[in-house]
Amino acid sequence: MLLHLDHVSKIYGDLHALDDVSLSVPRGQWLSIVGSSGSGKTTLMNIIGCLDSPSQGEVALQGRNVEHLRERELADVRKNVVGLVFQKFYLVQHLTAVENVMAAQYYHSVVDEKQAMEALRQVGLEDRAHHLPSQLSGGEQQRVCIARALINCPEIILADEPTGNLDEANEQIVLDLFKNLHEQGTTIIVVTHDSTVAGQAQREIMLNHGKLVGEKWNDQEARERFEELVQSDDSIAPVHEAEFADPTKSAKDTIDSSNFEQA
Ligand SMILES: Nc1ncnc2c1ncn2[C@@H]1O[C@H](COP(=O)(O)OP(=O)(O)OP(=O)(O)O)[C@@H](O)[C@H]1O
Repeated sequence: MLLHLDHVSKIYGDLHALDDVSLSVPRGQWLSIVGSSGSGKTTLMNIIGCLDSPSQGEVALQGRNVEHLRERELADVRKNVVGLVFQKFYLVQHLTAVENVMAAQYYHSVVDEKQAMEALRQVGLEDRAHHLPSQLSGGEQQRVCIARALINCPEIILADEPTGNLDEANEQIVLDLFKNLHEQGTTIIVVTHDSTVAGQAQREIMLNHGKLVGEKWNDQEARERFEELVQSDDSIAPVHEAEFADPTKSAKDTIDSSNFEQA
């Protein structure tokens, strides 16, 4: 398993932002996380990306318990294992596209313009490399962010509402990029309120009040492979047996327990 969460909770005072979540994600899986506003999606993303730590439970990445990593090893995981993509692009406005990608490299202590240009080529933006963010469309800015996330060839792309600010055409471009990355073996974890985006994943999980309340597989072969893994290793969190029928486009406002059916 690339990622394993074992009974993870994140507690703020009386509030369980995450409540006893167990989840295993094999290398190369494309997973969507859906749920209403405040259900704990970003909290879960931050814990998976080692930007936050759980109050209870354990997180293992690449088989290593994150809690036992030293600060330097943890920084290394953040740098090399995970690439982050956000709804708000967080581009530096006075730097060009290629400089924004290189700024991410600087954080990784390597600055190589050729590599940055290659990442921009991968997202189809080499001809916009010397434009400022203000000279790029929203879709192009998000593609710069994906190039920035790709710069260290991460094992996991973690994306929080990556298409939230995009029109349908640009949403499709971003989804096609994720599809290519997935075909190359990258693990993709996407938080989204959009059923079209969620439905591209092999597997969707739903959070409600911090609990994992539903699971849906769009790729039955992937589900079978996963279930074989579960049978061979009882430490793997099995498929959650509550399936949800229809995560709606406006799930933010409408998802509640009535969206669920027992499988
Ligand atoms: N630092 C914090 N201190 C206290 N409560 C917090 C903190 N961070 C998050 N929460 C609470 O935890 C719950 C889950 O928040 P989270 O941001 O994970 O939800 P979300 O599903 O990502 O929501 P949205 O879809 O609106 O972005 C919310 O009730 C939120 O108010």
